[in-house]
Amino acid sequence: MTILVIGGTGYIGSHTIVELLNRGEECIILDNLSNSQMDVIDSIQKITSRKVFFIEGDVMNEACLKNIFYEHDVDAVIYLVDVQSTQQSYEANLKGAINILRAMKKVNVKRFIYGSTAKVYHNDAEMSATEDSSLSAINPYVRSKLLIEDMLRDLASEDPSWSIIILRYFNPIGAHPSGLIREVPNGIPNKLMPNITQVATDQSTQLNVFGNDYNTVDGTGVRDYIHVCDLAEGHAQAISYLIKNKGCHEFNLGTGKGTSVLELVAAFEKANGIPNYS
Ligand SMILES: O=c1ccn([C@@H]2O[C@H](COP(=O)(O)OP(=O)(O)O[C@H]3O[C@H](CO)[C@@H](O)[C@H](O)[C@H]3O)[C@@H](O)[C@H]2O)c(=O)[nH]1
Repeated sequence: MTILVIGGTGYIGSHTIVELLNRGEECIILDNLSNSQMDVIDSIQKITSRKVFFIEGDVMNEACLKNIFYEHDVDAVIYLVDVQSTQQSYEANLKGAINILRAMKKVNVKRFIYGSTAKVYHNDAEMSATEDSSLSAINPYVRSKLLIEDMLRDLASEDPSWSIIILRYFNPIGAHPSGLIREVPNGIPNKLMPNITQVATDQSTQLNVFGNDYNTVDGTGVRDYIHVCDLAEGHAQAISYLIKNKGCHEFNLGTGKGTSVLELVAAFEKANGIPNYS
């Protein structure tokens, strides 16, 4: 299959492309490099010994999309563009999703995988959420994701020829074993794992632990961390599922196991042979 991965040079995208290429799929990446670097392409090709087509461009660029669909026989689209800044999420996320779906309709490509988030579950219930748990938005970013999910469900029920999968990510961490691709946040990281690695590599002097009185094993926040390579495998399996199933389907990508901030720090120290911080 030929799969267009929009947002493919990012953290989740790059690991997903490696998995897809290793399985023999053809991949085209469209990315505007707003939160990733072009050298990811070389690394992907080194890891897989396969060629990947890269187009630097924005999903809002009609001509660019038209060109891709004209030049390549695209079988499915994986959409990973994700603007998390709350202020801009509505406009960027919704416009981007609408634009790619419109472009796909025009060329009759109707297989779509959407990278959503487990944050769409009620905050307190996130850790035990199943795909049928109730949904709600804690902030405009999550609301933008939920609105796109709703749009996809509507699309599939209006036109049964669509095959759509919504993947709800828990917290991806880790890197490809080659070390050639990994999470490289632009600017100062806000997520826990990049902050830990910055302290470990002396790029930052201390790790701030946010909160110590949550109702958890040690009072610090608990999340379901999933290895990014497992998450990537989830996308490849979603592609297989898309071929056999029409309609819109949601899947959680997590492990079902919670880890607190302090437990994650301790696991990092143990894995890297770092003496205990305390
Ligand atoms: O320097 C840090 C960073 C995080 N945390 C804690 O670590 C846990 C995990 O935080 P984080 O890695 O930011 O994940 P989430 O809070 O689950 O946030 C996820 O979901 C957010 C909303 O979708 C996105 O904005 C983030 O990028 C994404 O990681 C939480 O308890 C945080 O309070 C710290 O203690 N110190």
